[in-house]
Amino acid sequence: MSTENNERELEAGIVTDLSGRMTYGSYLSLDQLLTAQNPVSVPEHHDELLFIIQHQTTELWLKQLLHELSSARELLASDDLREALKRVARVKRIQDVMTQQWAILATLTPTEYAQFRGALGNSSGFQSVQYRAVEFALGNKNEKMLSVFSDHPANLALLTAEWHKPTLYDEFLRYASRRGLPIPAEILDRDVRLPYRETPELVPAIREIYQNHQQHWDLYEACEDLVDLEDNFQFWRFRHLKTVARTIGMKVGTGGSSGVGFLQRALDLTFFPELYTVRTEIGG
Ligand code: HEM
Ligand SMILES: N[C@@H](CC(=O)c1ccccc1NC=O)C(=O)O
Repeated sequence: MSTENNERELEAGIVTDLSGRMTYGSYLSLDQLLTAQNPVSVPEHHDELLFIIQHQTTELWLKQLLHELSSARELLASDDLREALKRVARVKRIQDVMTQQWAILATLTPTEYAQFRGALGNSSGFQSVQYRAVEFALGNKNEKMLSVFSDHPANLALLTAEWHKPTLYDEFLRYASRRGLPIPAEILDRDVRLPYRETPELVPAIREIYQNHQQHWDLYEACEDLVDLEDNFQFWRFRHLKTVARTIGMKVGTGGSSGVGFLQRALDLTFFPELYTVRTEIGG
């Protein structure tokens, strides 16, 4: 039922004198957050704010992903699979939003982007330390990536620390071993600074989980959650690649790469190879 003057009365209990109190803005540090968008195009291009906010919102979600993935690894290390999978469930929802938001940047046409791309210099998402830390946490370790951050000690320290940590898959397979699954020693003792490489000797243990899933239901569920997580990561990479193709075509990237071709090769990478290999064998 609409009101006569189409105005909502403020209830008597609503706090309006907030002097000296924590407010929405102070709790969320909005003064810092909402003044952190600094376009470099001159004159400022209308679409550069979108370009900045698209990246900054992605970086905030990447921060949350790292928070959840770190917790999931610690929970697995302490044999708490259920709570670890709750963290992974949240990671999957965040990934969905990160991938869906590419639709917003798809409103940036190549003509519009070309009008401010030149102002970006050599800056590139390739220099996203949080994205790289998430890739490391999931298993795509690459020592050569550390050099990208040599001019930023805090970022170098963050990524170097992540480089030395067991990945989510390392912690899951160590947990599965403690549950009695035949996880090869070469995996349990691997140098976690190296990219995770497919180990055929692991497939029988994964096949055991899938073929006797009633006996290993929670591990079976965990494997499917990890496959969801990897699929989602690839969906994000693919939407990024399609956005690149529609905005710069086959141009060389500002970060110096060949562009689309370089990004395409990331789609050939896998975090949890044996979870996919086993599918070829299931059902004979
Ligand atoms: C107009 C939109 C975009 C274009 C044209 C674009 C283009 C590129 C290109 C060409 C690369 C390869 C490195 C280089 O030479 O620069 C790259 C890498 C990357 N970009 Fe973007 N990008 C766009 C939007 C975004 C957004 C919104 C994000 C969100 C954070 C992002 C994150 C990344 C990341 C993480 C990499 C490294 C990927 C990898 O190592 O495989 N990009 N981008
Ligand atoms: N590499 C992009 C430039 C770009 O998209 C970008 C520039 C600054 C900050 C983040 C970016 N996003 C991905 O690389 C390009 O070649 O156009």
